[in-house]
Amino acid sequence: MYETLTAAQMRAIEAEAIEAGSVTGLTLMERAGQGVVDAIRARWPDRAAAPGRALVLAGPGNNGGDGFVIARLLKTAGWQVDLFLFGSPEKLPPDAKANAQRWSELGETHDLEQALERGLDVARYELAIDALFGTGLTRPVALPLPDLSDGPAVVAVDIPTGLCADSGRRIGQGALMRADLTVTFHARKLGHVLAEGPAACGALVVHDIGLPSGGGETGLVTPDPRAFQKHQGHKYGHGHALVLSGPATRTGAARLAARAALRVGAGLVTLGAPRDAMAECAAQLTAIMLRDVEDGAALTEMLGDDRLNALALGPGLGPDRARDLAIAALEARRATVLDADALTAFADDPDALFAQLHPACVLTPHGGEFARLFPDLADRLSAPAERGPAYSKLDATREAAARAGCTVLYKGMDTVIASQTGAARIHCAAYDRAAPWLATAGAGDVLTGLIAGLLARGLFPLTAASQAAWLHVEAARRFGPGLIAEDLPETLPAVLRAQGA
Ligand SMILES: NC(=O)C1=CN([C@@H]2O[C@H](COP(=O)(O)OP(=O)(O)OC[C@H]3O[C@@H](n4cnc5c(N)ncnc54)[C@H](O)[C@@H]3O)[C@@H](O)[C@H]2O)[C@@H](O)CC1
Ligand SMILES: Nc1ncnc2c1ncn2[C@@H]1O[C@H](COP(=O)(O)OP(=O)(O)O)[C@@H](O)[C@H]1O
Ligand SMILES: [K+]
Repeated sequence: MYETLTAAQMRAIEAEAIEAGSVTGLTLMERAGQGVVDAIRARWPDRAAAPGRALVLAGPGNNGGDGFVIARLLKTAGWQVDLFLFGSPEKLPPDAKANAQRWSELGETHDLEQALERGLDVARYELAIDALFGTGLTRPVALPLPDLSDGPAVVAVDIPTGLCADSGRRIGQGALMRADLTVTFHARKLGHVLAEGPAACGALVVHDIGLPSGGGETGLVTPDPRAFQKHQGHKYGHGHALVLSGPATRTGAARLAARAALRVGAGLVTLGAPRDAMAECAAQLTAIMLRDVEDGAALTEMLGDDRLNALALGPGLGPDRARDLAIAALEARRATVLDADALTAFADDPDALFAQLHPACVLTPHGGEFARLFPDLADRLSAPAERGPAYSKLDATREAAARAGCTVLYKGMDTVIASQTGAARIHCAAYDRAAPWLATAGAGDVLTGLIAGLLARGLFPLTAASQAAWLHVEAARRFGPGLIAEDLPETLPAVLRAQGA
């Protein structure tokens, strides 16, 4: 698992290393600048082989200091470099000032605000370096920055200026520099993987500047093959998942979930459908078993069989039946995934749901469902972020999980999974994990089934939800363009095989 860091954690790691005497701030700045120049060369070898004109925008802090290093290294490599500083050279912090002095032996330092007033002609540059603000950004960027979208290749140093490093949200209505390439140092920051981060960063390179690892708290989900490898044993040794279906003509969502649960290795999967849907389901199912489950009372009776060890309900149920079934399911204290209508059914009284939830539950809301159950948290998340560090999707999911008393998986390109104890993971479907084809009807139902299947197999809720999120995106990526929800369970065998399951 890769760790992601907050800005404060990154500062603490740096300060500790400097205090311990293992490295100086100046050395770290040099390594950072060198890393950016190396990444530019790797990404655009043709431009690097025939250097043209580069624009360096440097800010008043250490991000600007990196900019002065980059300006020097680019100039030495043959680029014609124009450097514009926001703020005064005298006020730069010590390491940045030292690098400004080294740069002054090679080129001029122009005033950025004056240049913007006069009009900065960005069309003359092949390359632009955004070294205005990094992890120190706390306020909106009050600068009329030029639009670089049609001009030079834009490289953000550490994080695009204007983006909050702890939330991936734009600070206020200030400028946001969109980059083609972002080079960050030591580890990803939360802002690279949440909210607007991935879209603003372009491609992301993490450059090692020789700091010791550790100190992070929120991991990015990586596959753990031990979680899905199947050991010898009887089918009941791998659990029995029950997925509840909606009425006739609304059974597809539950069938998708059930198939995913079976494919991910649950020993048995049963679909519980109301009487009017039995014929429709029977015509569509083979390995998945079918039982008549009309209402909550019928479910309670069925759950007398304690071999049924994981439940999934919500997709396609309709709110009234979902509420009735959810109450019965939660009383049975099984591992339970609640999704879709089983969440919406409690929109008028979320506390009634929270009172019944227990630590073996997983809620899987998308943005709309999250806002119905946690309206105050959703409001905080959608209100403009005036200051950094801004309230993040990670903060909101953690609060939601604590309130619900169970694991919450808040869906999206930036899926956040948190448990009631505060443990959290992020699955970012961007960069080398991009899966835009997953935004397709029924994909969420498949995720519900994957989680239920892994719960049936005995995984803890946080692990089941995290690994399911990874498998879901991996299946989408492996299938590729044209993906529809039905393809996800069918692609799972290849994904599992590739993981040595
Ligand atoms: N932490 C580390 O280990 C390293 C940090 N380095 C660089 O240092 C950067 C962090 O440097 P700083 O902490 O100096 O922060 P920044 O350079 O991001 O910001 C400088 C200062 O500007 C002020 N400020 C914040 N928002 C503003 C706004 N909207 N308008 C005007 N002023 C504003 C703040 O006082 C802030 O400290 C990193 O992003 C990275 O680029 C690198 O040199 C390598 C090592
Ligand atoms: N752009 C995207 N990249 C990666 N995953 C996505 C993207 N958009 C949606 N998803 C994922 O697809 C699933 C959609 O679920 P949901 O919104 O419940 O839709 P449905 O109810 O139609 O199945 C979620 O797991 C979500 O995280
Ligand atoms: K920057």
